[in-house]
Amino acid sequence: MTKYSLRSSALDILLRVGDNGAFSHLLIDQALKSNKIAVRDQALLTEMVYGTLQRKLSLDYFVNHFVAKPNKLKSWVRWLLYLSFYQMHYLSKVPDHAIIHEAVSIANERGHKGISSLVNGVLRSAQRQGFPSFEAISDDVERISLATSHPAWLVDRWIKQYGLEKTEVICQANLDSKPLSVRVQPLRITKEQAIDQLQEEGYQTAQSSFSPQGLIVEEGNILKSELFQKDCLTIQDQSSMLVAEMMQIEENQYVLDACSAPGGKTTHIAEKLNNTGQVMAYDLHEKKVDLVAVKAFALGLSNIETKGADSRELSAFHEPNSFDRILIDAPCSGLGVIRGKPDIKYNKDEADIMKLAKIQLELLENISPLLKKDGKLLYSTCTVDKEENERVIEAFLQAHPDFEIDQTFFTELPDVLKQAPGITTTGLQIFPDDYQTDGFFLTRIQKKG
Ligand SMILES: C[S@@+](CC[C@H](N)C(=O)[O-])C[C@H]1O[C@@H](n2cnc3c(N)ncnc32)[C@H](O)[C@@H]1O
Repeated sequence: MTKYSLRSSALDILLRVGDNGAFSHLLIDQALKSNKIAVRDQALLTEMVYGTLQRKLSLDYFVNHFVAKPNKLKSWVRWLLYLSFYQMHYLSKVPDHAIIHEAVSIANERGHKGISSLVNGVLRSAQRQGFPSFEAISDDVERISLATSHPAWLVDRWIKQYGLEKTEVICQANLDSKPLSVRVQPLRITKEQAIDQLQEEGYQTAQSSFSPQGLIVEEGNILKSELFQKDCLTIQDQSSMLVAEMMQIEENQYVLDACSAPGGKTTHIAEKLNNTGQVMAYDLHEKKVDLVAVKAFALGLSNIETKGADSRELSAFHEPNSFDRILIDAPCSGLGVIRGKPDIKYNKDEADIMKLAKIQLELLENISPLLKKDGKLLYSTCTVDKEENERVIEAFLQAHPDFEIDQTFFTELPDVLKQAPGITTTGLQIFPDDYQTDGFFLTRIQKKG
């Protein structure tokens, strides 16, 4: 495949994500699995698509700077300019003249002479003059928003919640890549055996300090490893692994996972149960719950039962005081996983956050009666927002004085997290910049007495 069609493929994906709201990671997966992209080009395609999406607002700032009438641009031309500016400004792999040549060819192919000369002129101006700096922007919100490509409402919201300095660091961290991590399936292989075998296959790994089952992949495409192909490893972020680790799972417990799909944490809980006891895994969408069953089967776990249901109505199926452990890994705005899913930051707004916070509280309200008297309920989200995290827990505790935060949660945290910047009396907020992991919130509650 030539470079020209590689960029054309990147442009097609960007148009579908940018204009039609498709999910970038699904389209990239599809493109890579279609075998139409040469293996040597796969990493570059991924980098160009993710990078362009990640930097969309900064690239738009450049387009507005170099194009006389930016509002008149057709959508595909705008995305072609974003894609080309991204490579010129943020990638050092391809020389500018090659980027410009390819962009002009694409413009010729898809448009007419006028468009290709506009693309040529704009890109050559940027090459000649250099890109404008963001440092000159005096308003903090606008500067951070444009320099790090986060919507202004979100920057403003984070500044109010976490301060200017922290917000800037979070936004910067969301632009960096983080190391991939995997969870070892301990019923199939010990972590030590996995490390040795991966080393023999040429992979460099380091142990996670969040989970004894976790490995950080420092070098090599782990998806190609024999251990991954044999379902001895599950791809999972370290923050996500911490959730099951903090549930005090012991063999033979009866566990509810109320929002389980696609099953990363359900299967981790089932592994920690050593395939004993039972995990009741629910999710609102029947189709999504099937993913949990498929994952459980692949990992050889037989202690998971899956069902599609609205978990706010589980009292119809389960008696009060039924479960030893409950996980509510709540539906959330996902602002902690922007690094891997850049679309999130452009598709969510403050109204979504308020709607989600309401659902989160309803989940807690309706599920908590199912917890045994001496049971533990872990609440988690993959978001960075007080409204969906601390505020939801505070509102729940205020309305339910028979529940309290389980203080042993804080003492049982892995050493590395005991002094985490995001610890409050309500729980632990992990920020994406703290440990090069996803941003997550976790806390554990129990019945008083
Ligand atoms: C953060 S995701 C769960 C991720 C999952 N725990 C894992 O580790 O793979 C939240 C899930 O909640 C589900 N969900 C949303 N509203 C729900 C409801 N009312 N009842 C049950 N599940 C719900 C969504 O379909 C989504 O799959």
